[in-house]
Amino acid sequence: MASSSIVTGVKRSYATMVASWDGPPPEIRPVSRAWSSDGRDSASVSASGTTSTVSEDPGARGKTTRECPYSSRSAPHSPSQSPMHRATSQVLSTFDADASIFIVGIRGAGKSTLAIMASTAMKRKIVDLEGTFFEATGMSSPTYRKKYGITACQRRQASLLQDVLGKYRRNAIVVSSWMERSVQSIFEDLNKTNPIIHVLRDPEAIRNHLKVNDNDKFRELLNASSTVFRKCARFEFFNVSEEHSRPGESSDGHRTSSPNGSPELDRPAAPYLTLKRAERHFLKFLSLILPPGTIPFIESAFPLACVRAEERLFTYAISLPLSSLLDGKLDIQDVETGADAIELIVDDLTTEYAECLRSVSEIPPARASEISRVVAQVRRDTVIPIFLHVVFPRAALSDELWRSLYLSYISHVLRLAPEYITVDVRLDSQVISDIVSIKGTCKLVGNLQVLDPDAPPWHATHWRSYYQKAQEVGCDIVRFTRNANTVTDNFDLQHVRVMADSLPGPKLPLIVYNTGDLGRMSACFNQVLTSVAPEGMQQRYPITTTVSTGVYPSLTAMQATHALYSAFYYDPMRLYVFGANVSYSLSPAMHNSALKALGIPHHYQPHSTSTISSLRELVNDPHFAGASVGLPFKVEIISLTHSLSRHARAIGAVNTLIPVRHLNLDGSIGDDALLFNGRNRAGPVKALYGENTDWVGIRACIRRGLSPANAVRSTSSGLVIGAGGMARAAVYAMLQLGVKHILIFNRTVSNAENLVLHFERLLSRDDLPWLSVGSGTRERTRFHIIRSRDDPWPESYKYPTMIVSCIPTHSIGEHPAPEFTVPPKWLESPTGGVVVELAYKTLNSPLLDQVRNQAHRGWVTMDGLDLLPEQGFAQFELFTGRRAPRRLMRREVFRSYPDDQARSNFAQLQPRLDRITAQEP
Ligand SMILES: O=C1C[C@@](O)(C(=O)O)C[C@@H](O)[C@@H]1O
Repeated sequence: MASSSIVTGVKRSYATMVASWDGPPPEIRPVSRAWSSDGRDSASVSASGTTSTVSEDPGARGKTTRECPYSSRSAPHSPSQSPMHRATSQVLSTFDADASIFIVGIRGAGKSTLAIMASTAMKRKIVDLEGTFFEATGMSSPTYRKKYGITACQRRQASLLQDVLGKYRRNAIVVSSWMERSVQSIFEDLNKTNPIIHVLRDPEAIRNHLKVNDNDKFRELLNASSTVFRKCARFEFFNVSEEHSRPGESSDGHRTSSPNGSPELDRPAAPYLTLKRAERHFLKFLSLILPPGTIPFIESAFPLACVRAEERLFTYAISLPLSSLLDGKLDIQDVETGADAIELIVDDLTTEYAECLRSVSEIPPARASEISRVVAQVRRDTVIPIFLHVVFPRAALSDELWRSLYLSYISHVLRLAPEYITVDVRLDSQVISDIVSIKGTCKLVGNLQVLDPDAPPWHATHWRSYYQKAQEVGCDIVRFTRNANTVTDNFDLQHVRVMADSLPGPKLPLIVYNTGDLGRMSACFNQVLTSVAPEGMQQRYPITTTVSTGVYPSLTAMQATHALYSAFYYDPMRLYVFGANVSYSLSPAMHNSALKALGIPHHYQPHSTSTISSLRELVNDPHFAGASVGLPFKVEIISLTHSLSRHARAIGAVNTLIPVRHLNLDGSIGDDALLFNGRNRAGPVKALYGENTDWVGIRACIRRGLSPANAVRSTSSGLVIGAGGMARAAVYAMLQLGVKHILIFNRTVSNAENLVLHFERLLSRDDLPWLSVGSGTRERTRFHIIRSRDDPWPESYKYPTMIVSCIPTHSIGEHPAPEFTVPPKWLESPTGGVVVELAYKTLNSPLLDQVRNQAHRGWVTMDGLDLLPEQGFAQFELFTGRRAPRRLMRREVFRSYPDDQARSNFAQLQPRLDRITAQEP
């Protein structure tokens, strides 16, 4: 690799650098003046929690142009190690799966609630340090401090913490609000082996908890505590406060029943749902910092999510400047259509905000907290990966202080466990390697964005050198962008692709395109994680840096997708819902609206038929892109498939057919990535692949309706009504939730027996460990068939907290609607539960009516309008290789649902839609 041509402290103008584009890449080393020589932050905290603040080195940056709200609380400039060096000297890149998790932070941040969530999910003991202190001394630590003095109190705390560490370094969740120095140094050491998470919360919630009235004092306290806890903790989790509901409103401020609300369409909001969102957010965070598989239930069931965005073709990152999200008003689910990642552009160092930073050398604590909040709000609302891009300030090419500020931002955002993060490849190799060593599962994108009109041409060897450098230092992905000066720049970048292909060493996914309006052509054909503007929302970008400067994208995902079809890269295709009577199906409306929103010109239509043989004529069409399979063909259709997913095989039923156009050399069907990357192109179909997404939808509905009181335990029971293909999917969904006691009720008992036999056989095999969550535990899965409604409830089973009814609710041909309700004793669970009825032709079925009347006892209903989109998301992703626009598909199902007079009921259904805030992982 080329050696450094810029040494620390030597100023070199950008113009002189670009004049030598064909030389070796300049390397830039950081010099941090943020920490003192002992590696400590010099903002110190007194026992009362106030900071002794620091002064700025006025000579370092010249004049301060305006007052910055943060400057008086920043750290002084004192030459020392780089932030990265300091961070890496503390930690390992991974932890043992059983390492105890330490949750630290100011009182009132919600640590104990988060600890309960983690302990329930991970089956771990909670150890509260303050509780331990009380047990040992008979008083709280503040009382002890008053009585025996600060030093004695600190000594006692440190020795208690050492005792706790002696016992609970593994398999526990430890909670602490202690900020004292003696404790800090123990935590700093602990960072090497255990995840320590600093929990923050919005200031108002903390102020209410602490009851502090003095504004300045409170701000000082917050900044001081963040500074201390950031020193102790490697990670940071912002615990987003959920808004409190007023009577008549759901947690998100919507009315809980519509003006003319009919109970069967609307349903009251369950108060615990907001807590569940917080729980999912925290568990998701934990899953990103712990070894894979440590958090049960968080692994995605969506086939697309199993293939990372950089391994698929034509993936997009919706770019949002952090500044546009600070007000917390943007609903991410409104802008995520077409996105495979959310790129948060931290542009502090390049906008007018940078003025504020002239007087500091590291990220101001309050700004760091704001960034943590924004990232948390995005993560709470979407499951799409977060891609954090700190814009590299041009000044950092020649100014050490800007570099250390940039690195301080990088160091902070790494704490938030983003899925992707960029780092400028012009930095010193050692610095980038240091980042690599602490990034954990985060993918590091070696970034080089050149906006200057004199940027090196794509054939310059410069790009090659930086690509090689990214390979050598351990980046996972490379991103090169430069403004287009002419249209031909769009073609010239092929040089970079050819160069990257020809080099030895790891083949890094390459993001390369021209920016600015003239560069849109190459952006359309960039294959991986192209940055795109949110649809109709370019006005969110700061006006001063207009669209064509290239900092922000000037292309939307929909425009890029249109381009692929207009240029004949992809072909318009045909999709179907295939069943005995699918004329009433809402799937066409749901899928077509999603296709349109993404700019995909495919068409999805119903195909009612009495026999599966008519499928052949659909498959013989070179434009066949797949089919949803409805009743009654879900089992029979397997005979026409060539390969099944592991889920479809275990369930023994298929509801999704995918054409395979490319086989492996040995005639077998390729892996997921190959399947996805073969979408959207016409041609002869060589094989059919069968998947089952019904179970994904059923699992989502159960999870959504299940209160924390009914969280699945080893004694929880689930009841399935029916024994057909859908009932099998329901049993499978329960197994995937960890339910160990499953009861079946079906009119024809022999069919129930066959179903049980099928699953018992599968569970007895030891080569299918994924079949049941927690299958490694001693608890064996038990099945029970209820032969008659009049039978007493079996003694060794608890009353069910989840019931899934898979029988039709309307007449089919000669057969009248079954008018099914459950015997009241089946609803005896003291904590209520959730009933999912899969049909959606009628929403006022006798069973749903019966259960709605039990709402006061904790019973929640879910119906086919909940299920259809949940099973459709995975289907859409399999058909198109693109992420399903979830909210839009749900809305279309509600919008298209006809009432008895075939009119839309959307106004009445809207509140139900608004209340669905969480996304399945
Ligand atoms: O069972 C159903 C319903 C459905 O067939 C429909 O008619 O919309 C679509 C299928 O994907 C799903 O499994």
